[in-house]
Amino acid sequence: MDHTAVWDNCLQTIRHSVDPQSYQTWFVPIRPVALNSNELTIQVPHRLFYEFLEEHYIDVLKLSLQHALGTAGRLQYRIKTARQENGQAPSTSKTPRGHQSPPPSNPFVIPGMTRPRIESNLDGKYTFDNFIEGDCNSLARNAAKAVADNPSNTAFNPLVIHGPVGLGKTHLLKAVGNRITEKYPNKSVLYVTTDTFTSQLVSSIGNNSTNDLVNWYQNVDVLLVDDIQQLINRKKTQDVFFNLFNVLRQNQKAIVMTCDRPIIELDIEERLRSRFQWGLTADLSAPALETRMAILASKASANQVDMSPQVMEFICYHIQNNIRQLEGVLNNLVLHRGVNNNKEIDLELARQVLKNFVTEINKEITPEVIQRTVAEYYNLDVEKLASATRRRHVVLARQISMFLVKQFTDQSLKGIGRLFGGRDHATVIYSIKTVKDLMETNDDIRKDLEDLERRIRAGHGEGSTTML
Ligand SMILES: Nc1ncnc2c1ncn2[C@@H]1O[C@H](COP(=O)(O)OP(=O)(O)OP(=O)(O)O)[C@@H](O)[C@H]1O
Repeated sequence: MDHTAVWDNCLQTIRHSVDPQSYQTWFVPIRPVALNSNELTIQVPHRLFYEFLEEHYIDVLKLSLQHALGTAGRLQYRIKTARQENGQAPSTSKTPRGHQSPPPSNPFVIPGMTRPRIESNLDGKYTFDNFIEGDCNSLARNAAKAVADNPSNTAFNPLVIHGPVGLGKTHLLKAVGNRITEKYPNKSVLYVTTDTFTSQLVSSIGNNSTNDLVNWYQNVDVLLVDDIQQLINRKKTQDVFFNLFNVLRQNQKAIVMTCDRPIIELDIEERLRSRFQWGLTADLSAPALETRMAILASKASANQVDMSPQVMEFICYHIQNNIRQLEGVLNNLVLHRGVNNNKEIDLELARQVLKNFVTEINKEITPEVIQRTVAEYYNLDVEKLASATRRRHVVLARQISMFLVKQFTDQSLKGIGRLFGGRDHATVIYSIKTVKDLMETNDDIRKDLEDLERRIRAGHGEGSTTML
């Protein structure tokens, strides 16, 4: 077997062990490059990529290698060099930075001219300190911090942070800028939205000063561009941005951008899209309940608002996908509290405010509520619970869900079987018994069940009680 066949073999194991999105993000970009007896060398796009694999997927990698090469199998990483990223011939030996030929000088900068002062458009509000880290954002946060700590020598250029609405893209982008202005006061940092850039371009075209605009932008050391999805259908903005991007990058100026979708789905000119992929693309996904609670707690404390953990859990249970909404709920609570003579923020008030944010507030504990809570707890798609898969952690989550549905609702055994992909009532009885046995013998499972029961009750707005 050669390196490609071995890696293909590994991928087969990996594909069955991780979810499709993680597979796409973390394993598809890897290239096998060599096989030396039992040692497989794989090439990863960045150092951070390698660190992330080591932190999150080391067990999966080990297992896949064992399947492919036996227990003596070993893995070596190689990190893709900038030359390879630029489509040039790969170099196997590492060239120290100082030995590389200097970047071409900027043809637009006139020697001896003083650099104009650039206002950053930042207000110091968004920082790394007030950005709460969780699994959902740790790659993006760490990459952003790495750029902020060393903007002139970053391996991630550009860094693109993408993700759905209200999950902290702008916060991180501005945190990069704020940290750089604090740490490197001589660097000129500019935060701009793509819309603003387009407006500036349109007016520069109107008064024949597009060159001046582009020249001015070239004085920036760190360019932070928000919402690059707004480049779509703006051909002229794409052209000008393409040139600016190339000059800045050639001159080792850091570029950080945000986007509401993965770059691969960004409908812009191919030459621009491929350049955006030269650096690191890091995504933000919806935070888990614990992270949402930590964010809410931090925002509440910044606003000097007191809230019991029970109220916080109730709010975070209902607001799942958008931190801006979580802030909206908090602001509304503060407002209501003021109107009601500083009344305590209790579940009733939270319920009243939440009605303006979500269409459905749990009034009763339904099987769907239980399935959703268990799926989120074990980080699974809820559909998996009713699927045919026999993967161990899914089977356990399914059995626990069945147990909890029996516990909290008046569903019959047959009804429960139907809710979980048409399983028969003997399977339901077996599942419930398995969970009962595990609760007696396995402390972790017992704790999981206590957590889950508390979450289900909190989502419903009840106080927490301990099971059994
Ligand atoms: N992990 C976090 N820790 C603390 N605050 C957060 C976190 N994630 C998001 N926020 C807060 O949520 C709010 C919305 O974040 P932000 O504006 O950065 O979202 P966005 O992803 O840029 O959204 P949009 O796509 O709408 O522009 C901000 O006030 C931000 O401070």
